[in-house]
Amino acid sequence: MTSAEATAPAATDPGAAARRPAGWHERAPALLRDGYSFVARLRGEDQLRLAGADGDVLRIRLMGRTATVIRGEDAARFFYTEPSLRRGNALPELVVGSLFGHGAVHTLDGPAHQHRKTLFTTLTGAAASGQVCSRLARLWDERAPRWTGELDLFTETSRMLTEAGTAWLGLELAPEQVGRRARDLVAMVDGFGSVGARQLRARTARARSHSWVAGQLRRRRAEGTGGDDPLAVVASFRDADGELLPLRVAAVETLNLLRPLVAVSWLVAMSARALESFPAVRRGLVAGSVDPLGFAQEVRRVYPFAPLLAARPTQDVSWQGVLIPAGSFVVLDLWGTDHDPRLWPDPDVFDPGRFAGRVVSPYDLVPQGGGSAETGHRCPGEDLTLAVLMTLAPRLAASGLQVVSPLAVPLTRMPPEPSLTVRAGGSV
Ligand code: HEM
Repeated sequence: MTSAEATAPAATDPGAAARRPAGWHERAPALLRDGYSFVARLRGEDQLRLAGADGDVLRIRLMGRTATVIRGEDAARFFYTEPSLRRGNALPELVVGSLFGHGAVHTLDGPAHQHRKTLFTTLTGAAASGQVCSRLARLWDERAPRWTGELDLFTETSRMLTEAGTAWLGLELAPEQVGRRARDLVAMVDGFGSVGARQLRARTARARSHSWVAGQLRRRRAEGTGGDDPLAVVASFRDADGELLPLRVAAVETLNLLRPLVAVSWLVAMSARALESFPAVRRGLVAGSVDPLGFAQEVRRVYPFAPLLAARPTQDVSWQGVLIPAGSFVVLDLWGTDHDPRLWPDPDVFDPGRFAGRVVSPYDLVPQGGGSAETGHRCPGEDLTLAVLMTLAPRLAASGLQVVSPLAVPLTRMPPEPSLTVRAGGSV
């Protein structure tokens, strides 16, 4: 028996069920059912708490293994600095097959990850934010004034981000194709927390998007990879072994630039909800007394999107005196850390002002991961995400759009329902 199974009873032992610690059963179905409420509900089960007065360290069984669920700033520091933690074998196929794609940077470790990551950190700098946001602003300023009656803000935003994103990357996209490409990019994200129809839709959407992008990469390579746009950079990128990325992986990574950019539509829809729920914040954004950066940070912190991250240690490690066996899961509760009352007083209150004068640490605000984007797995698209939100927040605030859909976001759907009906023509 490996130490990873040390706390789990042997499956063939008929007396095992009786000796199982209370609460020791597979929790993956509960994760899919409870979504963002999953860890908070576990915290309510006293027998799962191993350390920390607030249930910061929980021990459960997940995907057939022992899993230690941790939250908070120190937990995030541990997750991103403990050298024996690996990602490659910790990601469920449900997420890799729909969201990231096989061979993606998310699934790499060590020098291979470090090298591949440079592709993303070099492509997502200030120039990318400038290019994407100036096109996005132009599209919004052309279209939003013409909106009448009810419309789906999420769908409109996902189309604009698809147009701005493909133009930035150098992907060709005919205007009549924008809607269907945007739908597929959204579907790939919408399936990650489902084992049913949404997961199937995500995989079909991935297959279609993959062939579209792979076709363009193939042409670029055949033409000699001229140009310096991101598509040319991905087409000619050589992995740590000095070889060109296999076409399949180049397509996966191109989609890992475009898909998450389009996913920012979820946060734009959340921004609209926040503005509708807090009219004083809306007025402040219009008047210039609410800082768009504080608003964008608070949207990322308060509203649910990425729930958890998982890694597996190659050797026994310990956290807050708790042994974490080699090969087991360490699960960082992103949602819980962003709502940890020790870091964020009144965590459920939407207050952009809480960021005024606050220096955000690499481990306290983690909606897109923690640590360093250059040397670790932290999201390389944070600045781009913030830039998009800061471009659209003042425009949304000034638009007079009224949210017709319910303002509350059910925490059980992962990710949240994408559509958001708004009515045009209101006054601020
Ligand atoms: C809605 C906005 C976004 C959210 C909530 C988000 C969230 C995340 C999270 C939680 C991670 C995992 C971090 C980790 O494993 O430690 C991640 C990784 C990643 N994100 Fe984002 N992201 C967003 C936008 C973007 C954008 C705009 C891009 C690029 C254009 C991007 C590209 C990536 C890539 C390539 C990774 C893998 C990094 C690695 O494994 O080293 N993301 N993101």
